Amino acid sequence: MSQGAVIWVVDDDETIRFVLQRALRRGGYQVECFEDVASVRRALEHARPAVMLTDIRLPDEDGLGLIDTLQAAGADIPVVAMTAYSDLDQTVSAYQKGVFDYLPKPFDLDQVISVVERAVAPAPVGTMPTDVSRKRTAGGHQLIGESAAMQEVFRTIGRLYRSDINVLITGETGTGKEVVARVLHEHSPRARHPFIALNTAAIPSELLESELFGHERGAFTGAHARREGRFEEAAGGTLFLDEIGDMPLGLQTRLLRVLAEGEYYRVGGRDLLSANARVIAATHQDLEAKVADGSFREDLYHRLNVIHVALPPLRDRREDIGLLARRFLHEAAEELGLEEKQLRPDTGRALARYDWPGNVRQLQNVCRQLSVMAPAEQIFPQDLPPEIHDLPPTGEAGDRWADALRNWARAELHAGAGNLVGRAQAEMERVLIDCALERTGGQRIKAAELLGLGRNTLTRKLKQHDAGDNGVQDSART
Ligand SMILES: Nc1ncnc2c1ncn2[C@@H]1O[C@H](COP(=O)(O)OP(=O)(O)OP(=O)(O)O)[C@@H](O)[C@H]1O
Repeated sequence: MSQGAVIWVVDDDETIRFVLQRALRRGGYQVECFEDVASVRRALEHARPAVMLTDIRLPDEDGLGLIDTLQAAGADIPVVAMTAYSDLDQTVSAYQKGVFDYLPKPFDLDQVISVVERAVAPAPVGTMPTDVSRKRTAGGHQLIGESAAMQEVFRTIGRLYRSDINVLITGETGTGKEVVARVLHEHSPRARHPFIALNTAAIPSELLESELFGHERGAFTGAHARREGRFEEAAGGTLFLDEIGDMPLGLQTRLLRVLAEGEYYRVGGRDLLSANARVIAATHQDLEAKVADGSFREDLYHRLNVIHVALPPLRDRREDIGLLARRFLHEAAEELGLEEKQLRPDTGRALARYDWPGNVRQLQNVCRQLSVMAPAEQIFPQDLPPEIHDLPPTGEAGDRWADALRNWARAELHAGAGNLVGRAQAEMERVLIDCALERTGGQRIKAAELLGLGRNTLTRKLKQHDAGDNGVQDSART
């Protein structure tokens, strides 16, 4: 029944309004656009949309304030919030304020349409608990990042804040799996209960069962007293099973049964205990491959993998490196009671070039070391550990880029192609412009600033590229 529904789009950026309006109209919706909160308030006096899409930062007020306005007017209208960059707290608080969904910019238009489709469809009975506690949890675990991947993680955490669902977190060592699990717990209805972590790989397999489920006195040699297992300790809270890929098959079967039945016995015990812990599991291994080779139970995999959070390695989200480094330098200074060290721009660039095999943990350790060891208030590249500092100099754009260009040029020349400079320049501009627009969520003025171009120049170049594209497609078709 979505066709023809009226969608209101509230954004102060004309490009975003234009793009959304066009996409939603193509999707069969009627669209009205607004630039600020005041004009939405006036319109609400005589009309109501089916769904409202609003930017959070608007010139006159916070877009999320519209949720209260709608509620005060007795209008139960789903609000989809959009914002360029946000931190975890902002994302979670948007969900807590009652947004229907949250779209970090830049979004792709298919994603927008699918969110609007869901918002327009009537909610299935029982999916939205009404007795939601809106209190913020006193968590304190920091999770930061401005990369698209981290924005997506914030969004998942925000969406799950009132849920009990099992989550599987994957990523290389040090990418933040445990901290994500803790933050999920802190932003869940179980936040006031314990978060218990168990590293499956760190415990000898013969002890794992009793570690998980506890044992009675005399259950095995050495069991001198009854002991609670981690499941019991985590009652009401969250049980974090780290390195789940290392769990022996026999124990996987037992865990699966406990999760399915919600009940279990301690080792050697007769009292039936209820397994009231939400399970969040993590692994750096490829569990699907382990399922395929028979070393991980497929049914357990599906039970744990209800929601999947994939944390990319730090080298695939280099835009987070500076932000994380500054945060870690700040924390180290506070912890150690030292003056906060500052990263010089060239040092920041050296950090961003390095591949960080130990991911965020390694960066955190390096920042701690620098806080103590760097001699001056500013951190110079030569203060960095040699493996980071001694990377071959690359210039700002990086060697890999130059290598790729070299290969391209050789291949073109080999194929007898001409106009290399013109074509390479056009391609380079297109890539740079695309990246800048992606970064600014489509906002041309900001993108022009980032590119070091005038606004009108950017508009002209966009037109040229569009014309170029069409030309290519047209000639391909004919
Ligand atoms: N996005 C982030 N923001 C802030 N701190 C982070 C972030 N990601 C990781 N950290 C910090 O980096 C360190 C390593 O993270 P964590 O222990 O969660 O990694 P992990 O993936 O569980 O590692 P392992 O696989 O080795 O257990 C922690 O001190 C954590 O607080």
